[in-house]
Amino acid sequence: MIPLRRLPSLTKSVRLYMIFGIALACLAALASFGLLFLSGWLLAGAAVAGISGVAAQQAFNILLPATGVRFFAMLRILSRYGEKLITHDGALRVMGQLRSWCYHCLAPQAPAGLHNRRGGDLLSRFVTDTDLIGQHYTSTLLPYIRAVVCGSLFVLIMAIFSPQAALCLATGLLFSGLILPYITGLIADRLAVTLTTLHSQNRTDLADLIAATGEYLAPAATRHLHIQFTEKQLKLNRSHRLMAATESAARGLTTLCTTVTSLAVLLVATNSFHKNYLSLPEVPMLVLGCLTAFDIITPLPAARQLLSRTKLAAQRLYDACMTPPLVAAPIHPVHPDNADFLEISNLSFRYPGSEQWIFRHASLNIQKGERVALIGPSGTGKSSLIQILFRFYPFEAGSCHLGEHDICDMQSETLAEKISVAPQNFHLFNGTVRDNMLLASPQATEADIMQALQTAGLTDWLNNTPHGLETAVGNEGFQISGGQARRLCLAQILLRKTPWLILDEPTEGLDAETEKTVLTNLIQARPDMTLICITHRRSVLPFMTRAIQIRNGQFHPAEEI
Ligand SMILES: Nc1ncnc2c1ncn2[C@@H]1O[C@H](COP(=O)(O)OP(=O)(O)OP(=O)(O)O)[C@@H](O)[C@H]1O
Repeated sequence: MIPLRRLPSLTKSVRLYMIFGIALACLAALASFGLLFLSGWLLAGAAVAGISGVAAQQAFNILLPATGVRFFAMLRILSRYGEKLITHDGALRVMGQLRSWCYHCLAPQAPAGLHNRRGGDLLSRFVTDTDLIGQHYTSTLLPYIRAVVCGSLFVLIMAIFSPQAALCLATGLLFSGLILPYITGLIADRLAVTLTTLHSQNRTDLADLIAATGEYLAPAATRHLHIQFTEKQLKLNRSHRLMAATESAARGLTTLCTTVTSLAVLLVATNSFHKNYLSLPEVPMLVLGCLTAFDIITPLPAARQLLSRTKLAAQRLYDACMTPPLVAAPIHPVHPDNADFLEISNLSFRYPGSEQWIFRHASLNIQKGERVALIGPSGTGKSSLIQILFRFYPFEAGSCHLGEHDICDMQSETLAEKISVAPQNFHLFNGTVRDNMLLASPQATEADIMQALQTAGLTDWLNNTPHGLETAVGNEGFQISGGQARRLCLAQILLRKTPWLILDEPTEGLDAETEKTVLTNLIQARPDMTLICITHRRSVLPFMTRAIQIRNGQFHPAEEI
């Protein structure tokens, strides 16, 4: 329950809005009650006057109650319209605020803190769970508050005419408004866990299945995943059916309770009429009022069911969002003007939860303008250095300075202004070449883009495509070749014009000639850059000023160059 209690503090700005929506919902319910209450009296009163002779007909004032009926009818329409408008808008605002809060909590965790979470699961929390919590006001709180406020008022109004009828109504409302939702809630609490877990699992599996289908999976493996997915879907359907059956049963029992209570009110009112405590038109008035009063109770079992799922959704969202980032942001961040050197001293690092040291008392100095190849067997920690430099993971000992300042005192945004990285596993968005370039540098001009693409050796290819910069690259660059995608990633970071570049296997997948062209272009276009090039390819080394090998967790000058 604790995470759901945080909701009001997260949605302060829409609180007044939601209170107004709830007030309108109460007003609509009261208008409905007033409409039927008065209509019952008016119809019965008119009928009695009609059969009681001319004098009674002339004495009967139809104008005032008819105006009242019209007033309540108009009020009901307007307040219902206002309620729907305000509460739905409010729910959307709550969802928006929640998603924005989620993003602000999750972003600092990326990428290291999110590695262990599957994409589909995160998406499920980010979309379905926030949707459910966003509906909390409209689908759970609103029906309950309306039931309490309007239910009490209905009973009080009834009590003015007949305390016994009010007692019948109060008993019926309490039974169907408290006991039935309580029972549905007990069942829903259990089913909600199964439903939410299965929903999330299915979404995650589906995301993985879609991402992995096609060229990666053998048909047999796809079939196996498909069978697993179908089985889980069937299980999910069973839980859904059970949930729907519980809600239908509760609705049916509410209707039964409405009928029984109305009959009881009819009996009590008739009895009061015989004893001259009530006039004849007041009998149908009370019965119709009783029938309308139950309108506010009917949504409660469903609201209680939803509450079970919302509580779980809030817990899941809270768990994902409140995980602290592996590296805390600096308290007093610095913004260095220069980044003339990189000084790594006595660095010791291992991944959280791992016993294996990636770096152990490692030291390295790189001066501005150098082009350094970082080499070493697979798994020695070359790519890990990027993770450390960008403060994705904390190191256990040593220091890392960029210019005069410790990188621990810099925000990742500041680091990104000085260093650009073309990672080994890069990402391209499903858009055009231009879209992807502009994502790297939104202010870039057409000339800048063309220059960066030319340096990356992509101009010939683009000139020969019918759409040039508007060529679609597909999801993850699926519609272009691996080498083109890698060079597009290189062009992206060239566009950012940072003084330091780190390229992780920049020429992987390129033929020897293209590799040479790209590296020559790069050095000509950016003679002043400081370059760290992680590579397994010897052909890259002649373009570097020195090579460093990572061995036994330390940096060693390499003889290869
Ligand atoms: N997120 C992680 N959590 C735990 N261990 C990791 C993580 N990432 C990498 N490792 C481990 O750290 C070691 C170094 O990995 P790294 O990717 O830095 O190697 P590399 O030298 O770049 O390899 P390659 O040349 O194959 O790209 C490997 O043993 C790897 O299993």
